[in-house]
Amino acid sequence: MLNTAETGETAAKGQGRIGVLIVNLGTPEATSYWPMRRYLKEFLSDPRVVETNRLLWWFILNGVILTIRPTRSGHAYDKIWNRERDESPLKTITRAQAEKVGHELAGDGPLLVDWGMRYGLPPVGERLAALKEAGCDRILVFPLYPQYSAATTATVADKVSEAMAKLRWQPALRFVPPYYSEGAHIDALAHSLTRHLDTLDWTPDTILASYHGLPESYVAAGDPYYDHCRETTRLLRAKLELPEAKLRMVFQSRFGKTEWIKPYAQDTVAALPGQGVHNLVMIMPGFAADCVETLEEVAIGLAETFRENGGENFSTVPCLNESDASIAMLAALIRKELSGWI
Ligand SMILES: C=CC1=C(C)c2cc3[nH]c(cc4nc(cc5[nH]c(cc1n2)c(C)c5CCC(=O)O)C(CCC(=O)O)=C4C)c(C)c3C=C
Ligand SMILES: [Fe+2]
Ligand SMILES: [Fe+2]
Repeated sequence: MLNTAETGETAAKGQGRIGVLIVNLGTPEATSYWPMRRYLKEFLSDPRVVETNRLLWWFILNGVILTIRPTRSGHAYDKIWNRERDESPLKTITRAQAEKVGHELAGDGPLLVDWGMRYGLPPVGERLAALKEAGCDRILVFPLYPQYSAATTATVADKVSEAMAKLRWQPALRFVPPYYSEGAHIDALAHSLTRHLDTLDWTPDTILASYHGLPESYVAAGDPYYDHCRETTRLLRAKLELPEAKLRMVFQSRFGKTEWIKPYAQDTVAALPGQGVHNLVMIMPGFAADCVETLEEVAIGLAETFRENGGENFSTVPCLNESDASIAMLAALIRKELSGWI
């Protein structure tokens, strides 16, 4: 509402609420060539994601990657697509997380919980403007990445800043820091792993904690991601009182031809049966929600790799998703970061 002398109304009317914006990576709108291409183009054009020379990358991306990858990735998404809602599981789960966290925090104050995607829909900028429009003059942005990486966490802040640049009246902003080592996070992971093991009629010889990979050069340049993953694994191991050999860290989803952080999940899973591991459980503590990388690459792809190489039993622990433990953890992290605001 505009501030006019005639009515005496102030622009501040209807403000005073607090917004929470949960942000995950993003996802294509459909699995066919063009929607896949649009999504991959936005994602892979981000200089934080691919830190190659811009001109060289433009030719590789537009000449090669966006010709081949949309169809290949589309097949992967097809295997895990949520046909009921006609959307990717990451979108379904992120929406459910925001809705449940909203219910959980309903009694805490004048809060509005919304969600957006860094790439694709719903766009972060649109949701941020919608929260402001709904009266939120303070907004807490929650990048849903437990471990920090410039390729993920930092890109959320970049996008938020871009959106803020378009607002005349900006809200005050806060960001939830990386939560990989938070007690509630480790407890939720340990709880979901233990509960999952209880559902199996076999015992794993080894458990692999698998994280999305990152080029080695990003870590060499100062990205704390590798250390955050290692610390998550160490804390989880300590919580479960497991020896190092029983809970090992690996990195999945390698993209491109450069060296990525190791050990590679693919190589480890292929080698394990030869080393006497015939019963394998995998947990993905770097993903707050199940997505193509956990459901297709690991639960389908690596299960095949394991069996082809002589493995017998293979199972993946679902990501924390919208489980009660996950919602309680997210709500607790939000309450902590809203201190002084509520
Ligand atoms: C959880 C942390 C993630 C990091 C770190 C990360 C780095 C990273 N990713 C790519 C390339 C791709 N990632 C893709 C999918 C994808 N990545 C993450 C998370 C991280 N990525 C998630 C949650 C997803 C799934 C999205 C979904 O819709 O389900 C894809 C698209 C799928 C595919 O074609 O394989 C690409 C491409 C790079 C290059 C990178 C680090 C520099
Ligand atoms: Fe990725
Ligand atoms: Fe992948």
